[in-house]
Amino acid sequence: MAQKLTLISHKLCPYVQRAVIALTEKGVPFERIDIDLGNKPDWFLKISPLGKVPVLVVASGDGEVALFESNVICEYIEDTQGGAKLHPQDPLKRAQHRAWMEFGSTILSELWGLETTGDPAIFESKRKAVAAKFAQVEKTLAAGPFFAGKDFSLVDAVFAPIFRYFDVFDQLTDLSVFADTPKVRAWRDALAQRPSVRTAVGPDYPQLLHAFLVRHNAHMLKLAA
Ligand SMILES: N[C@@H](CCC(=O)N[C@@H](CS)C(=O)NCC(=O)O)C(=O)O
Repeated sequence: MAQKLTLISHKLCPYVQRAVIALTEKGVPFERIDIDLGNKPDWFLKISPLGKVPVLVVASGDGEVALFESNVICEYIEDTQGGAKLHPQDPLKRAQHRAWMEFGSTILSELWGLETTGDPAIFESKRKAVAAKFAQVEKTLAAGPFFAGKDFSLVDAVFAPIFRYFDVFDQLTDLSVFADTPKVRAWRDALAQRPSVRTAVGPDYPQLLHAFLVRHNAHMLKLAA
């Protein structure tokens, strides 16, 4: 049955971007609607249990279903859409990939407190926590260019926006979270070239992220607004 997919989005959200990458990798048509997270519309609050993006609205002859949680959305896209396979066939490898997708989200959760703190001690402890997580990733990486070798997967879709975020943030602060992880840096650089990643993150991302951080009083920024 024909389906229409609508992704409720915010331009800067790395969780949204992973879903955009999965859809783009598979060549799936979808509509992307950006909302203002500072002034969430009522229709959005009705369909998003946590009031968070992304939400994927799946419309078919049976009506509309709103899916939330970015990794669940990515899995649904993989399960239902054609195009490139974004998970390994082998169940054990697939389970490992899912674990690393979750790990990606734990890296993002370190952003709480890091983005806006004016306290150098908090900044440093969060910075160290992020660097330690990338050091864990470093240990799992093999030949590249992608997480599992030559095939792009959902782990790549999850990490590409994370790298982009920390890379831009790194240019604005003294973050240095990739200093001791050469394999992670090579992976990050390969992902940055990927057309789906460029589409999902957008060329104006550094400016938008900078403006966002300034608006949210990110005290540790090196550059003025
Ligand atoms: N676990 C969620 C996290 C999504 C999330 O934190 N989204 C942020 C934007 S990047 C959001 O919508 N924040 C709005 C709010 O919390 O009010 C997922 O993976 O989808």
